[in-house]
Amino acid sequence: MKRTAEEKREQQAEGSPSEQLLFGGPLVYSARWNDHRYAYFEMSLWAMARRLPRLVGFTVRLARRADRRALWAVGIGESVRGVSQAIGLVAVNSVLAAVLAVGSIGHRLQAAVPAMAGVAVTGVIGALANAGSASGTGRLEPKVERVATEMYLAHVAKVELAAIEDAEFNQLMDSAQYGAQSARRMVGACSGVIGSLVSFVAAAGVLTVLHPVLLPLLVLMTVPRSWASLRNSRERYGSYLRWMEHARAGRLLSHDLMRTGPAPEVRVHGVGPLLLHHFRQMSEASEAEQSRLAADAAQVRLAASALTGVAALLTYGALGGLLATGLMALSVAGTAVLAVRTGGQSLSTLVLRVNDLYEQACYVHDLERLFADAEKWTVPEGGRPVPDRLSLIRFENVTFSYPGSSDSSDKATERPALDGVTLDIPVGKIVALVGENGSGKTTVSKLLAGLYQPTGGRILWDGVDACELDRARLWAMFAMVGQDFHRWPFTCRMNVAIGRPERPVQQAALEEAAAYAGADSVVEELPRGWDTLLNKGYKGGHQISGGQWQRLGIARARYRDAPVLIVDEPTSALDAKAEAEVFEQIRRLADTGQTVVLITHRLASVRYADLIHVLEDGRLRESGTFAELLAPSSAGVFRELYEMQRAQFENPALPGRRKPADAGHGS
Ligand SMILES: Nc1ncnc2c1ncn2[C@@H]1O[C@H](COP(=O)(O)OP(=O)(O)OP(=O)(O)O)[C@@H](O)[C@H]1O
Repeated sequence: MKRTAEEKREQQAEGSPSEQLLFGGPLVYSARWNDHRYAYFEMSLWAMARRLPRLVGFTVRLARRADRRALWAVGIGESVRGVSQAIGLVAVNSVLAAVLAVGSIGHRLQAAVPAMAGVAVTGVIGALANAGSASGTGRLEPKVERVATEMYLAHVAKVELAAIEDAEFNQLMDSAQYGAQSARRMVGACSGVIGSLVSFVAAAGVLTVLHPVLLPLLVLMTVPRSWASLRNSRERYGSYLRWMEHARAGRLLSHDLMRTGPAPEVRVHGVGPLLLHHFRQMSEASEAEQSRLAADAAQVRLAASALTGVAALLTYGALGGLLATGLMALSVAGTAVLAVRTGGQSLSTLVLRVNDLYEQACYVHDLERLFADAEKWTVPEGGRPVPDRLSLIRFENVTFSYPGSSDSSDKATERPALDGVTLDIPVGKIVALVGENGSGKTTVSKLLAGLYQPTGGRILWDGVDACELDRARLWAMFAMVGQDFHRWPFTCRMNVAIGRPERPVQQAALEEAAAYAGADSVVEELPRGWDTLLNKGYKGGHQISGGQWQRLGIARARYRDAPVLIVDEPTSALDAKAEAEVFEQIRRLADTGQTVVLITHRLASVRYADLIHVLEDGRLRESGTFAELLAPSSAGVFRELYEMQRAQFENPALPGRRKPADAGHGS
């Protein structure tokens, strides 16, 4: 079977050494090429021509939403411009007929005056219409881009967390980003299409009246160029799709060189030259693709120019023939030449504009696809209310695998993150989740908070399956301080107040939350107090330590003041004194009736928990109070882990000389 050019190219793309080393393989689309090949072949000229009206409709709807009056201005302006051009052409014909008629020059000029006035008036009207359309387009374009971007962001903000972690959805988000800019460009392209279409129809009408053979010849002249530019656009878009992942990775390298986070390591470990080297290597790979595209496009354009030359020869030959045989008068031939030129120009502009539309429509299509896919991933609205006077949340035989985990090639090592977990979270109590790294503690907390849905089993809220509950109301029940809670690049005040984004900032509540988390001293030390910008890269931006951030994170969760507080390693970056204070505060929360789900590796800190669940490899190993799990009769995991931690404090290494083996290669 004959291989397509795409398949050959795919096989050639083994990936640069940089891709192999940094990303584990080629980033040019290959693994998922089959999905995209369909999309690519769908882009045949015919398929695209069929899709074009829908995409134009999509852009017009965006434009109507953005600025209805400007849209009308563009539509009317372009139509008037085209019509005035047509009338102008007819008037030119009349001028030529009058001037080339028999009679004295004075008489002939006099007879041509009304037509000349017509040419002038249509010229002025055309210019005014053009100005109106240009100003409308100028107003419309940024608004369309803003509306499209807003819709894009609104759709993305509504999807499940699983979608944000899904590789396919991520690629779609990436490519659809350009859709908003393309929708903006489509406005200009659409107005250009209307204008050139109207003026082409006008010129074509005049030509058909002059002689029916001229119109097909004019069309013939523009066919090769149309084909060439549409084909080149299609190639460009195909290449863009294939290289998107590669370009994204290249941007990642350059961003890591600029961001403040990796900056110390970039310098001390000398990572800069390494990143630069790989950035160059990856850029060279994409430059090679750009050169291939350019060479290919040049060849196609050359062939198109040759064919256009042949068609022009045919057109003017036919015109000469008509003149020579006396089938066409000289004045008519003059208008015909003008009409061929005007019509040819309009048709070329039309083709260019349609081509623009076509190319931009490819990206707008991605935006449309994102809207459709986002709808499928959207967090459902509505559902049952959270039960009043809740007393128990129960995980019943819950199994969970992270989305995309089943793509793993190593099926043998694949295991669900949670496997048949049954545990209780009594409301108003402190429940601790403990276990080794990767045992599933954070996963339990994320399922509890409704960020993911179980793959098997149920989470029951006083007997009601959580998947039937209204997710917005369920989320309102939680405050979370995750291990990787977000450090918002805003002021200190906003970093805490963002815990309750729906209500106006309440300073007294902020102060209380800060005092609770021990963050009041952090705020006091900041140069502008609550108003200090916590974003080092900006003017007045300030950097605080990891432990200080952690206190702000806890303050944020406190400020949220929700019935269930989930704290995942809340004290990992805190000093010993602050750690003791935070655990004491958490303990006191239980007295106020708040439910606390505490995830920690500091086993001594869970002594005040009402219930401790011990997880291992995604399974629940044991549950009980601190005393129960440490009872001499218990030979469980908790007791074992606790003994190990205790031993570290009871048998600390004595200060003194290190053993020779530890002392390195020194003298
Ligand atoms: N977003 C994710 N996508 C895919 N797999 C994940 C994701 N988050 C965690 N996992 C996997 O799920 C398993 C359980 O992870 P989890 O974060 O729940 O463990 P943990 O007990 O909280 O660990 P730690 O003590 O290190 O925080 C691990 O094998 C981990 O690799």
